[in-house]
Amino acid sequence: MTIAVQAQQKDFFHDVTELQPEPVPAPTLTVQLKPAASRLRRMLRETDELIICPGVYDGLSARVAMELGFKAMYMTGAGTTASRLGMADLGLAQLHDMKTNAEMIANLDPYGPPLIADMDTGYGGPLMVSKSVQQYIQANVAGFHIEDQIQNKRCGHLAGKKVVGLEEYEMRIRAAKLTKDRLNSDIVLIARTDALQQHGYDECIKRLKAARALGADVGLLEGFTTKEQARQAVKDLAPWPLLLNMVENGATPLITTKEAHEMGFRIMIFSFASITPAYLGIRSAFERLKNEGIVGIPEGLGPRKIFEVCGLTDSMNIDTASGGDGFLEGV
Ligand SMILES: C[C@](O)(C(=O)O)[C@H](CC(=O)O)C(=O)O
Repeated sequence: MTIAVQAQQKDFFHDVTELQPEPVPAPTLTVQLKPAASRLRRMLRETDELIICPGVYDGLSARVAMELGFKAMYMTGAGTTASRLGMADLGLAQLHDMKTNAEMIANLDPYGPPLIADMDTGYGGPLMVSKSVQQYIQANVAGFHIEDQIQNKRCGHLAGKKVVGLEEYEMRIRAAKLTKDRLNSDIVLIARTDALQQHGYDECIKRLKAARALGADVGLLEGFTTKEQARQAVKDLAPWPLLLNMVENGATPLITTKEAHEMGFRIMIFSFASITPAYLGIRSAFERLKNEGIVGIPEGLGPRKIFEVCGLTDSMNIDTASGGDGFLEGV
């Protein structure tokens, strides 16, 4: 018996039976796979909503975003560097750190909220950018941003940033675009510029227009210093979709999701939405442990609750449905 598999990849049907010399007899099993990248691309193309992405940095923070039903998530490089390396966002995380974290998060539920991930500078010249894009595609990442900071980069909301020249930036964007096209991937290419501090607003618009001309899907002007600038950038680049990075207490004044939507932004990331609350929560628990000899976790919040957030029921169901007897009596 032959089983024909129809896989819906990107927006088309690729019928692999076309490759067979003879018509394939029934039964036909149709597997519809809509990669996260295609779903994110569709949200951008077919709606005018603001795609709100809480910043996540590990499995648990991603699970919380999923528990609350966010439609997309953002993997922060700052948070990944802090949690995986215990270091500051100073260009210390490399492709392996970023890709490994993104792959785990993006596949907690491959059909869950698409993940946009930080790709910093692309981690080197055109070949490294190409390798990075290929690895993000293989990791089921739906979108990524790549920037024009020098390799010894730093967080976009710190002073003293330096950017590469326009030609080198264009080379990064070109390498990314060529790779996604060569791999026939819908991954959303977000061009970021950090040129505001060093060269001013007009240079940022020039760089983003150059990235757009090379086929970048979305623009990100990092570190707006006023709301007027943010509003103006949307107008200057319309109808190209723009992403807004809201780092509370960073360089940009506070902008709510409602305001960002009114301004016309299409994606909004909150890089520190989980790492700072995690720091506060962990610190206060540790302080209590140090001072009072007990952590003081609220009643009812046992290990099971955390495991449930992390897919306990799904795991038990898989085991039972497979004939396993490990969970017949629960846990
Ligand atoms: C968006 C960002 O790349 C991130 O890693 O989340 C950082 C956030 C930050 O460190 O403030 C950035 O803005 O550079």
